[in-house]
Amino acid sequence: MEPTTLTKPATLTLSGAAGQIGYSLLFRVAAGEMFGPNTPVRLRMLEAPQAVRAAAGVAMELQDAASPLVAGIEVTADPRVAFEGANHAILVGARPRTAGMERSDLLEGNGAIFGPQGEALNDVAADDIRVLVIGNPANTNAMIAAAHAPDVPRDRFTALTRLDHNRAVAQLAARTSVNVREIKRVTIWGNHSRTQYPDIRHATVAGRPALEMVGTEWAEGVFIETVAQRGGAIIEARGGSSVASTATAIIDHVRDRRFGLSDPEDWTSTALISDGSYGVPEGLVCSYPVRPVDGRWEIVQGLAIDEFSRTKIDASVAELEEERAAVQALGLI
Ligand SMILES: NC(=O)c1ccc[n+]([C@@H]2O[C@H](COP(=O)([O-])OP(=O)(O)OC[C@H]3O[C@@H](n4cnc5c(N)ncnc54)[C@H](O)[C@@H]3O)[C@@H](O)[C@H]2O)c1
Ligand SMILES: O=C(O)C[C@H](O)C(=O)O
Repeated sequence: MEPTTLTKPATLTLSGAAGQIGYSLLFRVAAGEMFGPNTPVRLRMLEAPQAVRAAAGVAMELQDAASPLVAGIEVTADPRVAFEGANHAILVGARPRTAGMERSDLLEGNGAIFGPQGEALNDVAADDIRVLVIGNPANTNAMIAAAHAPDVPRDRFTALTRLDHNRAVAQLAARTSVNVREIKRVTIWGNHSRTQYPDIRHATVAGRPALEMVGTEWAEGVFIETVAQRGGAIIEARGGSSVASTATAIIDHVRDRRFGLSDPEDWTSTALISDGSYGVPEGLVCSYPVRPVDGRWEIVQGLAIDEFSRTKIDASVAELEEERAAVQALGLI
């Protein structure tokens, strides 16, 4: 066998590294699932001060996994240390919503996390930094981080809607009794929230138009509700939010951006900073149909948007605008 040639190590900073998603994600990154078998990774584990000890415990376990691809593990509560020279920032740690909490308190709590993290990214991350926000409200947290990182190109900021995308693909595959690989061109539009619009108007199932196969009643009713409320259904069923499927979606997002889609005619979904495409106001972090092009996400242009889709997209965008107005009013952006 040819000896393996390793590439330059990637530096990945994960915030919320002692949390549940972190625990599920880190070992898969260490095993090469995100960057492939030839790219070593330096893991920077960023945590809140009170969870640094727990993160150090996870770091001990990572060491014990003895992965040949791990080129270093560091634990810190200081974003400036964590993001120094980082190529990838995966921002999971966020202020959770607790019972009786006002929306402004939630946004303020998240502003206190994502504002300083954005500043640190701006000042110390590598020139090719890519930021993926998972911590909720993910779209608006990404907007806050981006607002505090004016020197980082706008297209480097994304918020995860790949989990919603994967959920939509799986629901359509189950409904039509095909393998998920037969499902193409599903889109998640808007916010990673219950207002999102999972859209199969352009989707195909084994090459046939999906809408013809499943009918508009299901596509506009049960399908949208099931996908948009899946996060809540999982919280109810397992007593905690999605963890392993979120880690899978994070890996899918980063891997596809780096290595391309398995079918280049297909697309996927991610939330990114709107350039005004499809009538979404500029600057909102909105989920779109996207393809990876030269290591960046490009919005798929030119799709016909019918009246039903327009109404659904506009409703989710209205929620994003409300969130933007709220963080503006709080002086967070
Ligand atoms: N976008 C999505 O598709 C999606 C899916 C699932 C979960 N989520 C969100 O992901 C977030 C985390 O989920 P989890 O299950 O891992 O939660 P968790 O509570 O198990 O872990 C969160 C971790 O973040 C840490 N943290 C808090 N403030 C921090 C800060 N300032 N810097 C660094 N770390 C900090 C906490 O100490 C904790 O260890 C939640 O906001 C959840 O709603 C998003
Ligand atoms: O953490 C949540 O509130 C739900 C999560 O965003 C999900 O989509 O599963």
